Amino acid sequence: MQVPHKEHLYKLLVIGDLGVGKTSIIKRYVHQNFSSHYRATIGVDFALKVLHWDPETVVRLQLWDIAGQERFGNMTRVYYREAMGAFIVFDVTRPATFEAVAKWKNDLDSKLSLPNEIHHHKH
Ligand SMILES: Nc1nc2c(ncn2[C@@H]2O[C@H](COP(=O)(O)OP(=O)(O)OP(=O)(O)O)[C@@H](O)[C@H]2O)c(=O)[nH]1
Repeated sequence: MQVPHKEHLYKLLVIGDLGVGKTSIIKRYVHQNFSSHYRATIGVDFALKVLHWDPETVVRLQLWDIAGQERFGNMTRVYYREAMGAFIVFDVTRPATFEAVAKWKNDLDSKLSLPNEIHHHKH
């Protein structure tokens, strides 16, 4: 097998209201399992998904699972720094969590670092 020689690291945020299933989506994607037991995320959790994109390329997705209760916290600005993208999650059984998606998007737009700041970051 050829040794991968191209590596890409992307920081992705997973945000949305409290208890919508952010941690569960990440757990399913990264560890292929699901738990019905709810434990609120405190602050932020991290998960790494490694994708063998093609024989010579490895993509590492650094998933930042940000606690729903952090929405109005000042810490989110720090968490959002240098993110390449974000998933805004809502719960289809709770309309209010869907209505909150716009607020999360506004929060992102107001706090994301400028593209040229991302550009200068060395991995
Ligand atoms: N029925 C059902 N339950 C789900 C689903 N996704 C998550 N849950 C449950 O919903 C609860 C909350 O899920 P989490 O993944 O912890 O939600 P979260 O958005 O990470 O919560 P915070 O980090 O506290 O904001 C847990 O008890 C999960 O087991 C789903 O698709 N269907």
